[in-house]
Amino acid sequence: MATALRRLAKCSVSARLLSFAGHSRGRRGHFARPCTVVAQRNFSSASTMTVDLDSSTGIAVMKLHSPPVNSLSLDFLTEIAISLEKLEMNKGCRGVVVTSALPKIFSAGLDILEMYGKSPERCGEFWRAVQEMWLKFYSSRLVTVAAINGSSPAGGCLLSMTCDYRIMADNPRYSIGLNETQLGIVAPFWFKDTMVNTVGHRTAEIALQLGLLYSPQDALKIGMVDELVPEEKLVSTATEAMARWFAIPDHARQITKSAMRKPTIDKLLSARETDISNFVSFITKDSIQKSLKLYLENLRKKKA
Ligand SMILES: CCCCC/C=C\CCCC/C=C/C(=O)SCCNC(=O)CCNC(=O)[C@H](O)C(C)(C)COP(=O)(O)OP(=O)(O)OC[C@H]1O[C@@H](n2cnc3c(N)ncnc32)[C@H](O)[C@@H]1OP(=O)(O)O
Repeated sequence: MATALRRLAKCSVSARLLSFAGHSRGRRGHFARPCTVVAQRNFSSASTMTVDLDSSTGIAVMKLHSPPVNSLSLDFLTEIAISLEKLEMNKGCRGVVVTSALPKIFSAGLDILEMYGKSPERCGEFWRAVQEMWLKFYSSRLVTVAAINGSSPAGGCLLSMTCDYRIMADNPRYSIGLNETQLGIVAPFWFKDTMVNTVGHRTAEIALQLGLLYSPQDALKIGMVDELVPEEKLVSTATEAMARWFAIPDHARQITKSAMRKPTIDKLLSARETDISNFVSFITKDSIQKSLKLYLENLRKKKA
């Protein structure tokens, strides 16, 4: 089932950019049920997320639920991308709030186990799914709001930065940022571009080289997030924020979004296969595998 869904995700790439001008057309290995849109509300895919669409407001809430830390595995990424695509295809949906159903963690980023000790073929398949998730979110016709209710390192931060607006829980225990260099790996150019588009070149340069993780207050200062609220108000604030975006005619907002983001998207689309082979040759190097092994061991030690 997961393989079939991945194939479906691949097939839909060409339709993606059409969605810009309003011509929109919608983990782990135990993929229990197919993701079927039933009427206009409360459709869930597998147990790794729920997607609730309120047909009276046009707002869907996508809650990520892949314990223990919402790390983005190949199957989870595929599921997220397909769920977004289903919302894109649903004319009753105008916006999506992305949040976590897990306590204290929005997403731990890419699943490190997908990058450690895997075959080059599998690494390539994984990286294509990372690209696909980014492409779908970054080019979405929908208003996308990240309600960041926990820590959000690396790929988790990337997911939130693909959204139009970010609201984070004001809890100093949470952190957010692209910390790849701390793992001895490198954020690829389109992670870097997304960061630059969000916080500006100079701040991105410092943040990326040092692999900085920011507290919510600091993330607000540099513009990585747009608003901080008490955690219990996160989703309600996100749906309220959506109203400001809905007040703008969809076609005008969508074309503007496309104008802002298309150069960054096109850059990846035109280098997609090279980017996959760069990733595979980089991640399978002995030295990088050693760094990842050490990082995983430290994560586990921290717990013991
Ligand atoms: C030059 C050409 C370049 C081309 C491209 C090349 C390179 C590729 C770039 C790749 C870009 C990578 C992006 C990423 O997203 S890498 C992942 C980065 N993520 C992290 O560093 C987060 C690590 N995790 C944490 O900091 C913490 O776990 C936490 C999220 C803050 C949560 O803390 P806590 O609640 O205390 O939970 P635990 O630390 O105890 O974790 C629970 C179990 O989950 C496992 N875990 C955590 N994060 C991950 C992860 N990202 N992937 C897989 N597994 C993860 C952790 O090991 C624990 O497992 P255990 O129960 O078995 O011990």
